[in-house]
Amino acid sequence: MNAQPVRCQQLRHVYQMDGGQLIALDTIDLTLTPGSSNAIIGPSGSGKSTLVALLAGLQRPTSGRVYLGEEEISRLPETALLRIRAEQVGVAMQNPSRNLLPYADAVDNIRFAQRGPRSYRRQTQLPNPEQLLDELGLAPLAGIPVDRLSGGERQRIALAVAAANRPGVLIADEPTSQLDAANRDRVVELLRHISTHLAATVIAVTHDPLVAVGLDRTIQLHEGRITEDTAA
Ligand SMILES: Nc1ncnc2c1ncn2[C@@H]1O[C@H](COP(=O)(O)OP(=O)(O)OP(=O)(O)O)[C@@H](O)[C@H]1O
Repeated sequence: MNAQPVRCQQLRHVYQMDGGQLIALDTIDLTLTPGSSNAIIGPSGSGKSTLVALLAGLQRPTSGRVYLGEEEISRLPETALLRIRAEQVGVAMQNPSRNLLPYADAVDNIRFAQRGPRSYRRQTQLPNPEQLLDELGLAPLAGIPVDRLSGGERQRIALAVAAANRPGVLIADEPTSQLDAANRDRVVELLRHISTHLAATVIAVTHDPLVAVGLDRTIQLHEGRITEDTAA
């Protein structure tokens, strides 16, 4: 899969609640370059998770458009969206343990991620798990059950698993939140490596400015709007 540009236009997301409405995102216009690494940064509640969920097609916007490559995913019917998500979007959730089978090693975790939904037969060739780990500099961790790895190692394996289907877009939610400085730097290096060597457009949600400075571009959110957008 080649890197996909990710675009959104006039994106707005409103949560309906008992007491009324909450505008989580308002008028977001963004184009992410294919194969770039991007940080979404901002205080708690500023809309980071909502934005990446919309960009990944995990949630539908209240209004506005989201494109992966040429496809407007915000309009697709559920089955077509499921296929796009499975083939083109890799997601690493905040806690690496939530992304991994604990007793299996990295190779089996990647194989499991490659099984995908049963509802369709995939058209594209999937990478060999050992080769993928090797490409990402993770070969030494390949055969170790993930519950025996350190937190930093587990996070890097979780990112490799998110890359199992060679997605055009890889999303990482707070990939360094539980790590020390040395492990944070290794994760940032891996995110950059995934964007350049695996040709994925990487989007990392983070609270950590030191993660952001290691990536190509930083998009800062505040109260649902973009307040700063800087290239490294
Ligand atoms: N399912 C939901 N229902 C109602 N409100 C929600 C829902 N999810 C998020 N919100 C609200 O929308 C706003 C944006 O939330 P979001 O999780 O996108 O922010 P965030 O920047 O990712 O925050 P954090 O850093 O704390 O994870 C917040 O005010 C939050 O309380």
